[in-house]
Amino acid sequence: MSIPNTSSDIVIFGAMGDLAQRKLFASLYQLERAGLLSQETRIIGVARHEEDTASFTHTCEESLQKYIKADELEPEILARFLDKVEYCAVNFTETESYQNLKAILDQSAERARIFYYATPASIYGSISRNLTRSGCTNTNSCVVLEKPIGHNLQSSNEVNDQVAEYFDETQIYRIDHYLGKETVQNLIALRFANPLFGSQWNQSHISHVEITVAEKVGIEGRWGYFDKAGQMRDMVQNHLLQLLCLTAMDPPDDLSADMIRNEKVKVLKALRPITLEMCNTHVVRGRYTKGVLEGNPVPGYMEEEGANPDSKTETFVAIKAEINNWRWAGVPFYLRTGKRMPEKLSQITVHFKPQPHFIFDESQRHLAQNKLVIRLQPEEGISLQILNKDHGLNKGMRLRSESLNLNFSQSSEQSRIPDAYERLLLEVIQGNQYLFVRRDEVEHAWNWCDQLMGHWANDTKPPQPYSAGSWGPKASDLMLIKDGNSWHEDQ
Ligand SMILES: NC(=O)C1=CN([C@@H]2O[C@H](COP(=O)(O)OP(=O)(O)OC[C@H]3O[C@@H](n4cnc5c(N)ncnc54)[C@H](OP(=O)(O)O)[C@@H]3O)[C@@H](O)[C@H]2O)C=CC1
Ligand SMILES: O=C1O[C@H](COP(=O)(O)O)[C@@H](O)[C@H](O)[C@H]1O
Repeated sequence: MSIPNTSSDIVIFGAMGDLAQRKLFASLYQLERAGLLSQETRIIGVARHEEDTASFTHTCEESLQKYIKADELEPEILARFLDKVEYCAVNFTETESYQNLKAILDQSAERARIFYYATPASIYGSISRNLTRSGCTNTNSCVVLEKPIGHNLQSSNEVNDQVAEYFDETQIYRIDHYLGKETVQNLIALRFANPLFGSQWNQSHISHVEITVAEKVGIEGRWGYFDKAGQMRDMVQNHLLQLLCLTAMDPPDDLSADMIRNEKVKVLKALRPITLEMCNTHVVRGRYTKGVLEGNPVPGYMEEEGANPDSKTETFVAIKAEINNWRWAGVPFYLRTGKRMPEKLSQITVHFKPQPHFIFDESQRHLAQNKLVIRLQPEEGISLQILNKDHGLNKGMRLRSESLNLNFSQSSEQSRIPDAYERLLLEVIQGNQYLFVRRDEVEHAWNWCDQLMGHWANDTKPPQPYSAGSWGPKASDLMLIKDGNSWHEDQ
């Protein structure tokens, strides 16, 4: 990939925060290392603490030492990268406080300006207003918004409206970091570059689809944030629905941002709303209790630091989603995500329908299905389960289920798979919006989730318990068993 010929000023609001220090500076360093930041690029960290560039740069260096692998931290590149970093103290909610930032930006008046809001969404509107009023924006400015935008459709609309007063949709990059994962982008290549899959990707050939995003981590000291969100807002509203869209969407006319986003919106609009009655059959809401993970005892959600005894927040969700369109009529999409599960695993499993007429030994009929497993993380890759003849003179025509495996880190010339934020920052610098979420996508996703969460709000029962270190409540398995299916790792 060539070095972008445009230089930008990348301004990071909330530069001392966790996201900035753990992900954003590390990703920008990797872009520098890959030769993808132009020489003139400046990275301006903005936070409210009075501090000078030297001590801020020192903080960034310490974070890089913590979050970048030692063999990737090359002294010459590090020095070149830190040379690009500056610091400016601003109180985000006061217009007058932006004058120093304006003075820095005015040193390169024509340059593209990227304003990255690594702050709570409640102040996105205020930052947008103050940037504009203080004259910090130019005609080549854009903003990057972190998730979650709002708590529901209404609050998300409020934030989006506030930002839209100052920036139009083509200037707004809404992050869903799952879209930056190489393996998630590979879904587009896999589906639309391979005629083999392109022709089979519909209800005539696919019986059901599973999307699992399992996390080993618990709340990690974030009880205050997480208890207001829950797994539905934290993971389903954004990451899982984006994965569903990329798996289910029709082929876009081309790879432009709007063509892809139009197709994703169609899927979101076609999602069957979850009614109150369907909550018993189509949804499982869980919360982890104490358990054992990798041999170590871990506390339950309600024993975590800061826990509120009245909490009804879920840490696990499984949903049988249905898409009301020609392509997917009658094909369940089982979504599942939870904290404190036995392993970190994100994968999509596509189950193909059996042959219409089975000519082999009846006892082997249960084997006779193809399954495509798309592993998003870890061990990124694809495996296709197929049936072979069991070799040997005494085996007759016995079938044997085997996998064709493609492991991305072994098959690619570059064994290092870039972090999602590296890809996303690069796309912002290059002005490509296809990996970012358009406003109507956010709205349709909230609309579907709000309806379901509305039923939960009126439910006095707590979520169903599951032991930390397990795959969620038993009800999640039963939901599939009733349909004659089971989660991939049970098979
Ligand atoms: N951390 C992560 O892994 C992820 C974070 N996000 C999102 O990214 C955003 C940032 O998250 P995170 O870094 O974890 O949060 P942090 O709380 O760690 O950082 C937020 C930063 O914003 C600053 N800030 C807040 N209000 C003001 C203000 N009025 N004036 C000046 N500075 C202000 C804080 O400054 P101070 O230190 O002075 O309070 C802090 O440095 C959030 O929207 C979050 O939802 C999304 C996905 C993952
Ligand atoms: O957005 C979020 O994602 C992480 C999981 O991301 P991953 O890239 O590690 O799979 C999740 O832990 C966090 O709660 C959520 O806010």
